[in-house]
Amino acid sequence: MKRTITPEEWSPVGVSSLEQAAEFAVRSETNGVVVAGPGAGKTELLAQRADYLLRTGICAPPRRILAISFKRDAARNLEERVAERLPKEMASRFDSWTFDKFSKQMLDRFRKGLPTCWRPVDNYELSFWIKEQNAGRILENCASALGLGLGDIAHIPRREWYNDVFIGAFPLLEDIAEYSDDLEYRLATAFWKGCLVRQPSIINFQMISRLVELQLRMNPAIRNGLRATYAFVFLDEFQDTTNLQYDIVKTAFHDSSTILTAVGDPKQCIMTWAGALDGVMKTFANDFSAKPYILRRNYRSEPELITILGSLAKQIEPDAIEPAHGTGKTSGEGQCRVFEFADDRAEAHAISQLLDYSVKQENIPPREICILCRKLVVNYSQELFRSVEHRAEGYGIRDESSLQDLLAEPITIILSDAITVATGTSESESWSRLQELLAITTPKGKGRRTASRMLSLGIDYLAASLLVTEPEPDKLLEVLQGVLAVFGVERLKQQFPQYIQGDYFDKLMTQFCDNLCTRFVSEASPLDGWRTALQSIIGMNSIPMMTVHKSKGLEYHTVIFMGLEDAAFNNLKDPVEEGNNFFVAFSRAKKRVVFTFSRRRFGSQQRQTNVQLLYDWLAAAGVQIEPADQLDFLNGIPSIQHE
Ligand SMILES: Nc1ncnc2c1ncn2[C@@H]1O[C@H](COP(=O)(O)OP(=O)(O)OP(=O)(O)O)[C@@H](O)[C@H]1O
Repeated sequence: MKRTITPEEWSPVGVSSLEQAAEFAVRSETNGVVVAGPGAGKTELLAQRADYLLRTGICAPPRRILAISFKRDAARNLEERVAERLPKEMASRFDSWTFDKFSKQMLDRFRKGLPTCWRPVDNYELSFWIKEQNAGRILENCASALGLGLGDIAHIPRREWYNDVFIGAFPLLEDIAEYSDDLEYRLATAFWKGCLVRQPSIINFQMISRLVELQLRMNPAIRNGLRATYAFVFLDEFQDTTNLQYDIVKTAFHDSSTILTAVGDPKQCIMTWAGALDGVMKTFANDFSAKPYILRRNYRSEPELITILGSLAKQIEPDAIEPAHGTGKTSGEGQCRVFEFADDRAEAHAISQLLDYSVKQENIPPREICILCRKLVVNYSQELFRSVEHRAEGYGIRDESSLQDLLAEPITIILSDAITVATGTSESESWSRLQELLAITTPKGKGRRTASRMLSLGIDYLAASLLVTEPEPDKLLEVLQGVLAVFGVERLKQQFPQYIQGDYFDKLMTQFCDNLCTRFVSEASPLDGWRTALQSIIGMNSIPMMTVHKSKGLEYHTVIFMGLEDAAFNNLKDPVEEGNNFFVAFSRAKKRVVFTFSRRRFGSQQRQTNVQLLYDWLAAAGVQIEPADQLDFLNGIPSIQHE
């Protein structure tokens, strides 16, 4: 057992210092709410706080820390930051989950704590059809179940009904029969009942949140168990918390000794001293008497980019808090450029030139570059893919939207590690992850050495089988199941409780095999073919391309934002929402941001009328649009070598 240290002995790990407000938040022993702009080190603050609490023993065994994020990437990122720094026995008391995973796990473990009228059957299915967009169909189905005609429900606004009545505005009553006789509530309860009594029941994550809140409210034993387990709770990206999720947090931890730390960006992304605590962050601060901490440093971006961020913020909100570089540095290598092209072909050609230059001349790893677009990637990628194919050697561009979730799954990581080791590449990291997994899945009483020998045999079996396996999903699945048997599928599921219920685990396995087989290319040997396919899935040499929404929480050396034009931003009637998107895109960059405008795209003329506001903001920050066809494009962009 590692010795704990005193709070006075503790200092930030892996970074030289924290800004004062961050240091206070890290060491605080009361509820807190940290607000900060992009790149301020919010995630880093949580990693430091975990380090502080575990290393000093303020969070003493067997108690744990629960960190809840919105996206799997963010949860994994935080988990990795903690695992890298702390000894294993301390890091293992840090649970970094998404809200969905936390809720689903609670429901699955304590399903019987729900009254029978609200209890889904054991093998319930997750429905992706039950969602706001289908509110009209849902409402019509409910009406027909109650023997009503379309005329009876014509006056009910569909989406409002879904959000305010069916899902949103109220925690569930303990007895489903107690709902008022009001038509909208009758329809909502009819739908709940219909979903729950089906064999199997069908529910979505929003319904799960509601059920978990009820489960916690009705069962003091479950609530107290949760409070006893978790001495500290971290809530990341708290500004995005929905009222459903907030209700769970409140029921679970209000008036308890568990200490909560919420961190977030104010909703509108522009912080003002007066308005930093807004919306759900303000509610949390009031309900939990949480002390506010406001951070104003930016550790991510070069000073030139921070200056532009500050200027953009002031354009939108004159009271905005001006960000400062984390180290006080006032100049660096930051660049922001906006280029106008005649059409998307010229744009694609120029971007492919820049990518080639960045990877080959500036030595920027492909994964340090990101191509963003406001909406559907596929609309922007085709011309670019064609252009890049001609010059890319050793790298490619990859649409991340489809794979991001699959790649964050533990089972994908295990299978990828096994294939990596079996095909003989970058063995050490993958091998040690597999060994660690083996250590936790090996039943007590079975020798470590025997288990390790079994793993080696399993990998040998995999290597031999891959040599003769055709790229057909069923065959690959069989081979991979063979290697998973070393860990024991049931023991793996116990380790990753999201796989216990339903057929989610099997679906992921199939998805992984399908993807790998699609990417298998006949190479010199089948092993090379599988290795290339895996690298293509993991995207080791790929430049990621994604929507701004997906990029939240991520950072890159260079960000290229395609299509700063009306077709992408049709929502500027809501400038706060779109200004927010623009900010997120801009603030992902450490050193370089390039925006593009193409006069023709999707076969039609593109305009800057609705987006003029964004161009005005950039112009006020000193960034002017440049006509790329009149420039020697690449020579106009100063080199930034990757260190
Ligand atoms: N105190 C610090 N000293 C040095 N570097 C830091 C510090 N805090 C954070 N960083 C670095 O700054 C970058 C941004 O940090 P982090 O991702 O935690 O910010 P964030 O506020 O969560 O960002 P965002 O909300 O914009 O995604 C990371 O590369 C991180 O390693």
